[in-house]
This record gives sequence, structure tokens and C-alpha cells, in this order.
Amino acid sequence: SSKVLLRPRTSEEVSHILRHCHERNLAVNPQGGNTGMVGGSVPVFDEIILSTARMNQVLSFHSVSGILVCQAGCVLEELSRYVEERDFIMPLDLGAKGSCHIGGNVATNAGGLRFLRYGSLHGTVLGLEVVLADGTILDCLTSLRKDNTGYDLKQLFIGSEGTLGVITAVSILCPPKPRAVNVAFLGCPGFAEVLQTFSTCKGMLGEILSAFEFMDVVCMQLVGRHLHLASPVQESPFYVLIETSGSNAGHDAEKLGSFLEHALGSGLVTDGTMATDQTKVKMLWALRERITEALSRDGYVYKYDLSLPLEQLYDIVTDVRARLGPRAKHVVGYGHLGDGNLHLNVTAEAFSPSLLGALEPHVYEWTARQQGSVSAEHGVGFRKRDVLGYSKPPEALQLMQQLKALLDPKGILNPYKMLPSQA
Ligand SMILES: O=C(O)CC[C@@H](O)C(=O)O
Ligand SMILES: [Zn+2]
Repeated sequence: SSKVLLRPRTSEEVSHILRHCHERNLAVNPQGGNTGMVGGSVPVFDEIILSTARMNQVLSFHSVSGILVCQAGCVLEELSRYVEERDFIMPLDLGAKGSCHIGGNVATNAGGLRFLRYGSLHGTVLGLEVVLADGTILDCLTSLRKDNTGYDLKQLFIGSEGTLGVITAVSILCPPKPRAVNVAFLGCPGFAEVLQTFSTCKGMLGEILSAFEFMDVVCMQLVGRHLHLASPVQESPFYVLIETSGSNAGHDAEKLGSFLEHALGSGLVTDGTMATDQTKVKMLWALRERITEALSRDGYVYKYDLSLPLEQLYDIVTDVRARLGPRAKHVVGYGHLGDGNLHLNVTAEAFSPSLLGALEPHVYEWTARQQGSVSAEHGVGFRKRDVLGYSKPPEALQLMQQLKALLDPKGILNPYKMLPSQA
């Protein structure tokens, strides 16, 4: 029901907008590419939408350090192209790269496909400029690798989902572009073999391993049915996508080759294919990256983004499949295995409260019993705010409420998001 959408170009304009809204108690919903999975960027009632779409300028790039400073509304894929032309890459990559904004990525602390190698945005973001609820511009846009001068305030805004301030500019450390990238797409006979492949792979590939993703056979069937992407290997219960990135093509190919020989020889892997040329690399990645899209064409999707101990990671998928039986169209498990991050998705013809009742709180209770996280990389937004208690103690939730009250006493920033409705 929003009636107003504002599209500022500068931090000063954001500051004027927030000062105005703060004085008049007007609620504001910051919005980047609007690709989030938990409704964090969608207004609940008639909030004023503050879009970062026109704040899309690169401010500086240093070719020795690889430090990029840009406005919050730069589209991730455009930044990737910009730094790749200069022989660097962005430290994060995700399926929504064509539309998501870097400011939104930082605000949700998005994980994605390069996390295994380059780590979280809490490490790669070096500085932020943030406009606070009352319009104050907080300039923490430094480009220093090391800086121990007091509390590291920028960390508070990484993953705060627009509830504590509006991120207007980002300083981020970009790694050098790897000279050699190889992708192997393999079929595994069981989940135990997927885990064993991961251990072997870490041992044998070491520092060149840059991604370890997995998907189950149902994901592959759906990608085939809805997107017409053909499987490059024989049908198997599980598939893994392994990427290596290094500086010496010959060295990397040799390492990957001996790993594959071992994996095939010992029965961990039953079939596989490899790619070094860009087109085939992209084709193999598409099988994994486009699962979300295939699922959305399958029906209504119940989505869970869990961190779980590796040994138990797939048990919840098997459990939910048995629990729901024919009530679900499909129950799938895929995700960033190397990061202990499972995407459990369930599709059905339409939304049904009874199916939701069979899934929740069951999935959350299961996750809590494993000391897992009910939101690994998608954030909390509107959808998951009442389940934070499964992963955080009451004392932590109370401190979060206190921080919110300190930074946004009038509660104008992204209301009804992230924090539980009655804490
Ligand atoms: O749709 C999902 O649940 C996961 C989306 C994304 O995080 C992915 O890894 O593909
Ligand atoms: Zn993911």
C-alpha cells in the first residue's frame, strides 16, 4: 500500500529524506534490488520506499590494493564486470547478481557462492557510509585493512537489514582475478559420499578450492523440467559442484585430475564432468544457481535457509520428506555444503496453513536441537522475525532491541522487520 517511492542520488539526499521522516514520524523501507528471500525489502503497510537504484556510481578503485569504493545502489554484476576489467573479482557472487545491489547485499550480509573462499562480508567490507534514522551521515567509509580505533561500528550495520541505518556507500576488498578456474560436476551415490568427497577435496585441493556446492536428484529433475537444462552426468542421488581458482592452470589441472581419479577410483563419485572454458563453466554453474528459479516455477515454495552440522545436514530433508508425504509436491535439499548451509525448500500446488503447520515449528525445533541457525545467509526480514529465538538467547534479543532503540528511537527504519514482534 505504499504511496511514495523516493529515488535519491546522493547521501545528502538520503539524509534530507530521513531528517524529514524522522521529524514527522514517517516509516521508511530501504530497498535495493528487491531480490531478498525473507521480505526484508518489501513494505508491510504504507512505508515510504527509499530505493538505492539511482545511487549507482563507483567512487574509486585502487589497482594495487583491490579496494573498491562505490555507492550502495551499484548492481553486483556491474561491479563484477568493472573490477574484472581491472583483473580483480568481487569477493561475493550470488544467483541474483543481475539485479541485487551491493548495499542490499551488505545490509542482509548475503553469503552466496564465494563464501567458502573469501569469507563473510564482515571480513571483506572495510568501510561503510550510513545515514542514521535522524539524518546524521556516519562516515566510516575507510579503506584500511587494519583499524583498531574503538568499536568497529560498521559491523553493526552489516546484516542489520535497514533497521539501524541506511547504507549509502561501501568500501570492499576485492581479491585478484584467478588466472585459472576449473569446475567439476560430479554425481555421488549417497550423502555420506558427498561428505567424504568434501573432506578428500579439502585435503587434496587445499588452497585452490573455491566452492563446494551440492544438490539432490530432485533439484536436478526440476531444473531439467522447468528450465530445460540437461544433466551433464548420469543420474545420481546427489551432485556436487567443485570449483578451483588458482594462479597456475597446469598446477590446478594436475591437482584436480588426481583428486578426480581418487574420487572415482574409491567409489565416492560415480560419474563426472569437468570444465575450464568459460561457456561450460557457466553452464555447469547454472545447474546449481538456477535451482531457486526452477522451484518457483514448480508451485508455492516454503523456504528454509539453515546452518547445520555437516553430519546432520541432509537428515532434515529426509525427515521432512517422510513427514509430509504426498502433501508436498517436492522436498529438496541443496546449498553451500562447504559452509554448512542447507537450503531446504518444499513446493506445493498452493499455500496451505496445514502444510505450514506440519513444517513449522518442526524445522526450527530440529535446527535448534542441533545448535544450528534458522537463517544462515538470507537474513530475517519480515518472514523469520518470530523465529530468531530458536538461534539466539533472550539476552541477545534484548540487547538487539536496546541497540534498535538507541539508533532508531522512533522506530521509523524498516519497521516490522528482523526483531521479534513481542520481545
Ligand atoms: O532459494 C533459496 O532458498 C536459495 C537461494 C540462494 O541462496 C542459493 O543458494 O541458490
Ligand atoms: Zn544460498
